[in-house]
Amino acid sequence: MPSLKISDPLDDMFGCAIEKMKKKKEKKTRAMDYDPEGSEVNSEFEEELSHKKKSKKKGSEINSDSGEDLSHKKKSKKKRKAVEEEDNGETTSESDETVKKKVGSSKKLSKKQKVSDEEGETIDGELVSDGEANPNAVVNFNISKVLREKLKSKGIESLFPIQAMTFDTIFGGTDLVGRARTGQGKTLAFVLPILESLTRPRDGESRKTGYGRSPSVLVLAPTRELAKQVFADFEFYGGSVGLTSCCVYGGAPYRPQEISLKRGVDIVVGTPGRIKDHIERNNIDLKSLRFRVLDEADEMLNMGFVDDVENILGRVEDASKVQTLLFSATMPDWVKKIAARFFKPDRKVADLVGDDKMKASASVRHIVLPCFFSARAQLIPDIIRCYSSGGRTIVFTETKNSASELAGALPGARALHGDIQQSQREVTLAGFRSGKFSVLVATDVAARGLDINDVQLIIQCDPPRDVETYIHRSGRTGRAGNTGVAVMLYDRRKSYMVSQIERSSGVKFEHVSAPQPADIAQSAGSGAAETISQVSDSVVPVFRAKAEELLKSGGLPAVDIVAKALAKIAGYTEIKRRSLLTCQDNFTTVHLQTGRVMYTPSFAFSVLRRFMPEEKLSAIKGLSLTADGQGAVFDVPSEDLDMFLAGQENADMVSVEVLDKLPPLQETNRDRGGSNNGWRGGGRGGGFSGRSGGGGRGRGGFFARSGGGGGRGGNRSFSRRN
Ligand SMILES: Nc1ncnc2c1ncn2[C@@H]1O[C@H](COP(=O)(O)OP(=O)(O)OP(=O)(O)O)[C@@H](O)[C@H]1O
Repeated sequence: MPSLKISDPLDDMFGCAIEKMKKKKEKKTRAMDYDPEGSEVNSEFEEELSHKKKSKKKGSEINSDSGEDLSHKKKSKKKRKAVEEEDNGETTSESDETVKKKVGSSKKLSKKQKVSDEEGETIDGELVSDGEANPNAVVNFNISKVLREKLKSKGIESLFPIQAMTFDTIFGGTDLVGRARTGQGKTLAFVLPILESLTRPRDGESRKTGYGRSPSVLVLAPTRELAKQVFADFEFYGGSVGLTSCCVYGGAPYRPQEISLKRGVDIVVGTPGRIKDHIERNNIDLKSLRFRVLDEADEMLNMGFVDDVENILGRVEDASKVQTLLFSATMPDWVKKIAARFFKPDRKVADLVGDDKMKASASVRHIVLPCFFSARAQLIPDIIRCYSSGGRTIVFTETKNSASELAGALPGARALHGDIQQSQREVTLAGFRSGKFSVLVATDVAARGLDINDVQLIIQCDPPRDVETYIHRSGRTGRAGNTGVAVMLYDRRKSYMVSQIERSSGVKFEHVSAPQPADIAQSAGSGAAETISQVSDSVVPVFRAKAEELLKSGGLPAVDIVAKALAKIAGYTEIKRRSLLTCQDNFTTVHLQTGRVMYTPSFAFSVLRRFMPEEKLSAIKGLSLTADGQGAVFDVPSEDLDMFLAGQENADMVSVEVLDKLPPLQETNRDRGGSNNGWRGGGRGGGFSGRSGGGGRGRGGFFARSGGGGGRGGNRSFSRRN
């Protein structure tokens, strides 16, 4: 049996079996006992995780054959044996019986393996030596040859940990809550055992294949895009074993969905609102249901689907006949409540995140960058140049308006959000998947579950409303063992949100300043030089005379003229300076110090007033105190820079320096966020930017926000997306 780590029932979350789990841990029985309240994560499990982290660091695929070193394989094999032995010994509680069921299937498997060891026999014609070397190899699971072939065609020969952990439990008929970080294969974790179960009917039942049959599986997903993606997996793998699937979601006509449902399907995947409609219209009959799956359940509740989800779950007449599964990368507390209500008492929890500090994807580089709203459209193309490694980028905005406007401002980008017609949403996503364009600007419709090849970079235009959203958005990259980069932009007034996300997600943010146009131009220069080397010698005679003329008349050394030519080829006719603090072009970030502690921004302004005229102070942007309390940093228009530098000469004990790197800055907090607006010049009426005028800055267009406040209420506008 593969290295399975299954927890006690979810009840244990509420404390009743913690003692038992501790004993189990001492005995080194199962490799994981989940205690969401915070206490127990099996050490073997930690060991394995840390091994995986290490191998991931080395750039290897999670659990892939190539990624696992021999010693780990041996260790896992040993672990497997230990787990089997322990499992065989357990017979007491109800939950243990469930485990035995699971073990039963594995025992058969290990017998087969033994046969193959001794006699060199094969399972379904395949040598199982692979399976022996790698406990998570597909051949080690109760997966039919047809499905194994299908997996192989996608390059999958080994199950990911969440899949290996849960396969036998789901196949054995137990309800399960599964949690693993983004991109770790949760979809196949339920698709494979469900398909295997359906193709092997229960005792006394025959497999239904007739016209008009009612579905055996119902999968609920929060967004249309995710529903389609899950459906695609069921269709691809299920189709190969004669199972039909259908996908139903809002925004698409009812009739074709109705026709498919009436014709009879085995699996229905969809968004809650539309599924409920079909149930109410008698297009979906739940009498033959064997599985109900909640994918990204917490998001369904976030999006206001609580009533629909509960209504659908509550419609199953005999819940004892239905297996319920729930998968997500994040599990807020109330998911437990759902589980307590709708899952059977012997349910299991398989948690690959558990008490680990790091809840977000560990294969993603998490970066934060301070930036004024108004600078974002200029900055994002440079971030893409610097961090996308030539792959795809998803930019997340908070509102549909911002998504549309930013997509319009970024060359070659397209928007995806809930106000776009469903047919267009599908065309856009298909175009992005196929590489027709490489920048998608989206609201959170694209945050959950979407699995798109070669997304190298995620940009979040603002810190999201909650940590779960951060985890899911950033998890659109760094999937299936690949690496990626997630850059989150934030206004300095929201630096408290960055810290909150950092604390709750366990991410250690890398703080960077905006890429400087000069740096980007420099790398573009290499490309331009490369382009020149590719030009045929045949052009030289044609252009030589003009070149000689230029060298003679230009008044510049030859090397400078070539530099200008390279700049032009790279698309540059001038290089602007971009400030580090607000990321605005033609602003420069400076550091003010007086040799004394600087307690308030007002104090900084009063110092500046000693040597600068008032009208120059009103052009200052983003003044922030440094974390050491010894100074302030702010942006000045580059044209005023000399005046600031010269002015300091006349002011006693004052220094103003140009920065090329931001020092650590004091964090703003929610309460102070409001008073930041009064940071200017002693008075409380000025803007954060140093402008005069009332409190918050009015933002129009791309920068306008709907919903206000950033609270959940503010997000209701895009809550019902299906
Ligand atoms: N065993 C495997 N071997 C190799 N690739 C796999 C395996 N299982 C799944 N994958 C691939 O990994 C990618 C991520 O899988 P999936 O979308 O199911 O992740 P997820 O855990 O559901 O992520 P999210 O939390 O973001 O929804 C997919 O491209 C999938 O095909």
